[in-house]
Amino acid sequence: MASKFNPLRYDLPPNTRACLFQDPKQLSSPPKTPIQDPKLIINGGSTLSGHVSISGSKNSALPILAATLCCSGSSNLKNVPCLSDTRTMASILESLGAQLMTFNGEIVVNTDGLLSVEPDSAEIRKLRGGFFVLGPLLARFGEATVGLPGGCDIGTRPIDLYIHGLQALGATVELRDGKVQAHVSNGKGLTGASFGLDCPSVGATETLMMAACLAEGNTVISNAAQEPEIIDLAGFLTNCGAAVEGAGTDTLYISGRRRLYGSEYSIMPDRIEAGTYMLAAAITRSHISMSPVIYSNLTSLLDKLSRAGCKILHLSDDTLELSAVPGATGDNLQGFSIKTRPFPGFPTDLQPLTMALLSTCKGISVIEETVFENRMSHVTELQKFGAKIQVCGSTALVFGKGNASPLCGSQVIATDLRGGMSLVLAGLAAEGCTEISGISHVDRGYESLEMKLQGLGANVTRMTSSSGPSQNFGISFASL
Ligand SMILES: CC(=O)N[C@H]1[C@@H](OP(=O)(O)OP(=O)(O)OC[C@H]2O[C@@H](n3ccc(=O)[nH]c3=O)[C@H](O)[C@@H]2O)O[C@H](CO)[C@@H](O)[C@@H]1O
Ligand SMILES: C=C(OP(=O)(O)O)C(=O)O
Repeated sequence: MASKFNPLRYDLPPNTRACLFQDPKQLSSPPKTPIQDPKLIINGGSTLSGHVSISGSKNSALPILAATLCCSGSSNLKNVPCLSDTRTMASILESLGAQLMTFNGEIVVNTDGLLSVEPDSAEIRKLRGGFFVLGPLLARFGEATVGLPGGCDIGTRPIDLYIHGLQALGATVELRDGKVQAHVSNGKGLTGASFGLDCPSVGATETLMMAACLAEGNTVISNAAQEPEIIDLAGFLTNCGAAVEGAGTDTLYISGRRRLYGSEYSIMPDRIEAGTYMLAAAITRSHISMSPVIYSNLTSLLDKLSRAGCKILHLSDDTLELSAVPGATGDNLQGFSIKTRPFPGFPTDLQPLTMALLSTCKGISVIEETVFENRMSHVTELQKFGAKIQVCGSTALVFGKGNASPLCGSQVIATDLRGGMSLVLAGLAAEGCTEISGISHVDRGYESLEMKLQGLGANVTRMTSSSGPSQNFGISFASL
């Protein structure tokens, strides 16, 4: 299929906004050297200071990009983070025939001239969010064939709830040749229905909400996920003419519309990235500020960090300051226990990073992972820094070392996004040099990672095996 702009055909380093959103004309001369999976080199043990800007939310941007498939006309999305995941999502939309353009730093998506209802399976396998196109494609075009999704290897991550929900809306759904094939055979399209989810899956709620927006009649989804990203997606869909009520509660009421119309929308700030920088400040016993943040999306982490001894100040409506400097907090931070839960509980995506922090705090902490059954693979790597952690099933006991016995730099491997980022945090706190390979996992979810860390004073360098230290692509979204 002829493509106006496919960022994945170019080997630009992952951590540059330019790679997704640059003027297509400027992408006509791709670099010659293939980019190898990069490593991060961290000389740790020093404190951070200053201010960090929080990017748009990955987990909002992905379903909202998928939701543009529900809409006639163009959608103008602002604050989309430049990540390998959003680049992959752009490529998925392009593989269907969508037109993606940027204008003044915004991404404009038009899905009117779609040529296919089967996205590129190789791209779908790279992330979880690509699978979310299933609902919009089926609802708007009456059929869709979507390969099984990838994403972090943190559990079995089935898709049964997506399938049952689409069947409840009247679709025929089959799994054939590793692809989900769905169609509506009544000649009219999906039909609204009332059903409940066995567990409040974020992706299933999003997929079914999008599908129900174009179904005939009313849909009620009970036991829906309540994550802030659901509210953000509902905000975009409502702007496009959808009738969605109850987003952020456990029951969604959707009144189907014949058509939705593309609209302008700004993606909310990434709560997981904000939490990550809070934890980076805490593990290095530093004082930093950040914006924009939405406090109500961060309550469970803020409560724990306050109890640990961090001082947290709300500088303004969207600006937060965190101090874990020993003078301000007493000798050290106190460990605490967490149990991951769906929102508003403690987010599973912050579990690995919190584990890194707890390994430096006083006392014994208990971490219970209840959302995914296999989200502990970072433990063996954290142990290489000298962290004292024992795992039994989905529970980890962290024997905090306290400041007196710091972590030591190490050579480690990232095997998933947040687990990989927990190694970055450990590297920032550890005495000496840390080398983290597999950093492409981390690039899925952190925009301008080393630039943001360098801006806070961290000694972090990106290396590729072919070219040594990589170029610092400091191109900002606004400047494009
Ligand atoms: C792209 C994206 O938004 N990813 C997020 C999304 O993932 P994702 O949407 O995949 O996570 P889910 O909320 O679906 O998963 C939660 C639990 O539900 C189970 N389940 C899910 C679907 C299904 O059909 N059957 C089933 O049993 C899963 O195995 C898991 O145990 O929410 C997770 C939970 O907050 C986050 O960690 C991910 O960062
Ligand atoms: C698990 C995550 O992403 P995904 O669902 O795309 O694997 C994450 O963002 O931490």
